[in-house]
Amino acid sequence: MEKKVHVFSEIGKLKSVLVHRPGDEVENLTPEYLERLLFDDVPFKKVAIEEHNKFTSLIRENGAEVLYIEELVAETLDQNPKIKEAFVDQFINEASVRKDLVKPFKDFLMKMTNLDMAVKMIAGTKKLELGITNDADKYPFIADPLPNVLFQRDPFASIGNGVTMHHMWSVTRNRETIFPDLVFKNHKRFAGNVPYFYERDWKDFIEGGDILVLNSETLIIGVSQRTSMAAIEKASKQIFKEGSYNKILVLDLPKSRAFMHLDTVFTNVDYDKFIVHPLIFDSIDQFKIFELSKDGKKEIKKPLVDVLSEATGYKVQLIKCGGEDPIAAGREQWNDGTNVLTIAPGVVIAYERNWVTIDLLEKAGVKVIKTPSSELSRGRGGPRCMTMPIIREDLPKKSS
Ligand SMILES: NC(=O)NCCC[C@H](N)C(=O)O
Repeated sequence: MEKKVHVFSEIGKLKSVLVHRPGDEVENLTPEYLERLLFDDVPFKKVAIEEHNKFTSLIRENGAEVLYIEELVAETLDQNPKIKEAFVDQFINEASVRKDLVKPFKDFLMKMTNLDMAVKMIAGTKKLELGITNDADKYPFIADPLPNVLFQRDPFASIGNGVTMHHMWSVTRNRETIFPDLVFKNHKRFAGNVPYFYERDWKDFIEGGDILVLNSETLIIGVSQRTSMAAIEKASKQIFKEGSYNKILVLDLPKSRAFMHLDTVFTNVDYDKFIVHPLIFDSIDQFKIFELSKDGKKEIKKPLVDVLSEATGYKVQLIKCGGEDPIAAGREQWNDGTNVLTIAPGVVIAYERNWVTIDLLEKAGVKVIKTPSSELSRGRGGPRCMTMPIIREDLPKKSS
């Protein structure tokens, strides 16, 4: 299998995955900035790093390569020293750095090694770090931290052998896509070999947590707080033209923070098994399902389970996050109970705190590898959100 992008399912054995280990950005947070920076609490960095290291060691032990976005950015700039200055200018411009601080900030970044610079761009830079102590404007940052780089699922999505590079919903998160865009266009491992099905400067918003690669023919995409129908329709034209895909199932979700992306309520964990929030299970009438194909868009008026059975060729079982207890369902969904990372058919990594859902998954025959999450869960994202698969093994063709 080639070493570029190769993802033709949500469940095929994971061979390579992109992550970011939390760093100083999670200490560059105070309560007043949380809402704007889309983080729900201030994690304890030391423990967040320990938890993340445990998570990535579980992925490695199960046979996958773990790539770090900050290292790929540094390698890209090492390989292409001539593009460093333009990249720094673009970063500064997109960080809306105050005019009089552009020059000292650029000098500060350009002096660093490429790895230190990538790490710093994510961490955010305080005025204090450039020796500015008595500025009339009391805002403490020259460039804001990017704490959600932890969630590599969202800035782009691997689809088949290509990617959608996203225009993200929020101003703060939209800055993140500068990193994977640099890497896919310039890193030796990818450059020239990864078709784009969406570009970061297209205007409609779309995020990777809403995109699920069901198999080599069908994608499932959520219309959510973060992903618009217009963006899906635009991406679909490219995907149908250049990818192997002929169908996109669109789930029109309620638009709220608790259900910000499809993967906060719905994930595929085995050939015939999906974990879902009871909202999807019980309130089938509250959201619509559409099918996009080369022939256009049509609404499908069937229960989700039937739509999934048809698309997978299996009699699908929906496993409820939190089971029948609405309190457990609400609590565990908030802590990413449905947001598990499937690393092989019927094998997932889950936050160990979601014990009710884990028990139900195990009873359904799914192997659950548990990972600690006291601090990692404070940004409202789980194992799926923290990872973007780059390579998965293909699934065997289903003999019907
Ligand atoms: N796919 C996901 O659900 N990602 C989690 C993103 C959490 C992040 N704090 C955000 O609000 O964007």
